[in-house]
Amino acid sequence: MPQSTSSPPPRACTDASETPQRGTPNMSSSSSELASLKIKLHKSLRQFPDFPTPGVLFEDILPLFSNPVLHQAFIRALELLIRTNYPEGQRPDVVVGLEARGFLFGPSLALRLGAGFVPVRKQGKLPGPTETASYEKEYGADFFQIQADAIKQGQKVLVVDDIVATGGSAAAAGSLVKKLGGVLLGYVFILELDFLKGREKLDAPTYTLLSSQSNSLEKT
Ligand SMILES: O=P(O)(O)OC[C@H]1O[C@H](OP(=O)(O)OP(=O)(O)O)[C@H](O)[C@@H]1O
Ligand SMILES: Nc1ncnc2[nH]cnc12
Ligand SMILES: [Mg+2]
Repeated sequence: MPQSTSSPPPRACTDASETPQRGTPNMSSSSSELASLKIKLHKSLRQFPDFPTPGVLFEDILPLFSNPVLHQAFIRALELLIRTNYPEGQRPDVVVGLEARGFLFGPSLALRLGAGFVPVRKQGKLPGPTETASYEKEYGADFFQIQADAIKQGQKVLVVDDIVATGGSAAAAGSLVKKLGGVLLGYVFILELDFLKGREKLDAPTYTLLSSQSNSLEKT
């Protein structure tokens, strides 16, 4: 059988992490890919009234992980969100994820971005020297810790978590990053509870992947 001498057809650049051979990345194809991923992802979310306490409308993001196709789409959407908002050279060296739900996707996202992953954990879970910050959230108060050597002076850091409600948890994590000498690039969340105005507590650019509650349970 004679071998074909013609070169293979050019491969479509379907991954924003691939650098096109000429010119700049195709931003409009990234944004249309992101828009269609968001629609698919949003449909999978669920809400539970009065959990964990009366008056709270609980946003359940766990279905994003129960199906591998959806999970893949979710991580891809986060990657696109970050690549479109942070140009090359200004991308994170470290992704910081918040215990517990920020651990579900922080490490996968860090790998996609070629960044390290560092956990912020609830008090008493991390060995060795730690820094601590107290915080209040939508339904309680707690302490967060980070290992004192987890971030090097000047490293660029992105804080990720599932939800920003009052912003207490994320603001505490941001303060820990800065205490260690990290440069806080911003915050990325899946959902934001607009009516709690959490982003006002955050002193770095804040991005949310999907739209969510703009009213409390009592008002809906
Ligand atoms: O903006 P805030 O008012 O601080 O609330 C948001 C935080 O609350 C939840 O964490 P929680 O510690 O309740 O649960 P988890 O351990 O399941 O992440 C959520 O995962 C966010 O981390
Ligand atoms: N309404 C909510 N749903 C899920 N997680 C939350 N964390 C804080 N508020 C929340
Ligand atoms: Mg949490």
